[in-house]
Amino acid sequence: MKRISLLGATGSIGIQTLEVIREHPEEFGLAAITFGSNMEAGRRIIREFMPRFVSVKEQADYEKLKDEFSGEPVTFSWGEDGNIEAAVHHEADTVVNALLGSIGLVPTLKAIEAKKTVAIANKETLVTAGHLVTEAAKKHGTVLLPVDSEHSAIFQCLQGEDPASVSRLILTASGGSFRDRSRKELEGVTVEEALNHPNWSMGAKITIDSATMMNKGLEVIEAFWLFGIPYSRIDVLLHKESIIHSMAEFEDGSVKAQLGTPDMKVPIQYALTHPSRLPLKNTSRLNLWEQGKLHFSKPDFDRFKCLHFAYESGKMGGTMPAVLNAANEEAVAQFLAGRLEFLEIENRIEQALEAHSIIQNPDLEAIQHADQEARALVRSLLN
Ligand SMILES: NC(=O)C1=CN([C@@H]2O[C@H](COP(=O)(O)OP(=O)(O)OC[C@H]3O[C@@H](n4cnc5c(N)ncnc54)[C@H](OP(=O)(O)O)[C@@H]3O)[C@@H](O)[C@H]2O)C=CC1
Ligand SMILES: CC(=O)[C@@H](O)[C@H](O)COP(=O)(O)O
Ligand SMILES: [Mn+2]
Repeated sequence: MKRISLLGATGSIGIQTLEVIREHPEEFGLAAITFGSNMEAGRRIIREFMPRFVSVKEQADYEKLKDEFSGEPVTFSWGEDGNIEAAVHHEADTVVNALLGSIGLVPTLKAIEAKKTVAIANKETLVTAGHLVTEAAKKHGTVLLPVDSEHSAIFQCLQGEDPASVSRLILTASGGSFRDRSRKELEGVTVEEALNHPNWSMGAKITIDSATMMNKGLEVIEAFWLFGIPYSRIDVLLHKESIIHSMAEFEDGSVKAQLGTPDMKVPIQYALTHPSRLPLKNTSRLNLWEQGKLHFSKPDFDRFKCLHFAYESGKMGGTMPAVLNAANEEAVAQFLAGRLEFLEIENRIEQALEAHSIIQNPDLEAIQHADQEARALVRSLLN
């Protein structure tokens, strides 16, 4: 049985990971969880799975849970340290990182050092410090498995292939909630409209990232680190049905694609069962007769400026992707709080990138400093 530590258990990926665990009780057990402030969902998970370790964001919530579950065989913790404790928990062999944002970086590094297999949904970690994460995984012989649907698709396409024979990666993109609108029509769009993703039901932040196409930009950088392919050979293809989850082209011209209906339980489960597969109930099956047509087009980098910023930041390397990510996290949080216009998100990111003096080959401290500085700048612009 695989014993799982699930960071971010109450979120979109967290909940779907629990569905996978629930479906295969003989294969998977839940050793530890962390979550932020959704206490109702957290309590339900504790009652159902009784994990040995639970950590929450705030100390006050930790005190409450400790009292409520006294007498149960559960240890509680809180804050950043709690995420780290869960990541290295001795009863877990696999860590699913479903945290949101660059707060996932240090727990990921600690899990790798503790030689846990890491199933990573938390793309901001790879964008912020892909070099530290991949170097650590190499050094400690730790397996890093993609959960993000595009990266899982490519990973599945690469099974049994020589990595040196890959000539191109093609990441598909839905185009998000505003894909049919011109830039002019983006003026004054509401949070509610932006949260209306055409194909996927996801957490709020990634849904906004999808609407700006920063999600795809982050995924380009994520692919660079996971698969070691240069940016000049990572393409983005608009595909509004989200049925082809991504593709890999090989040196002989063959292209392999992974397809399926949009359901994150599939890549989550694959990360937990790789290299095998298990049945998965309650997923709708792809019916291409009914589907009839699939659509493809080229993204316009002037329309989707965030995608352009991501490619440029990725190519510059060093601390630039950390700044891109942190400025984006901050600006999206402001948009979600109703404090920033949708089109201002990309302006804030551009300002943060322009203000930053890049540091090459940064250590963790330099990364964290760049992250904090970018956040502070975006906050100050609001004032
Ligand atoms: N959702 C999806 O379909 C996909 C998501 N991803 C990536 O997966 C990651 C998670 O996304 P998603 O599930 O949508 O996000 P959500 O916002 O739905 O979930 C985030 C999770 O992190 C928890 N959390 C937030 N802050 C803390 C903290 N300080 N300590 C502990 N837990 C914390 C939240 O807790 P709480 O809610 O209790 O506050 C919640 O459980 C992101 O990096 C995203 O880009 C990738 C592909 C698809
Ligand atoms: C499910 C998943 O992996 C998301 O990252 C998804 O890809 C978002 O859709 P977009 O293609 O609109 O960014
Ligand atoms: Mn994705």
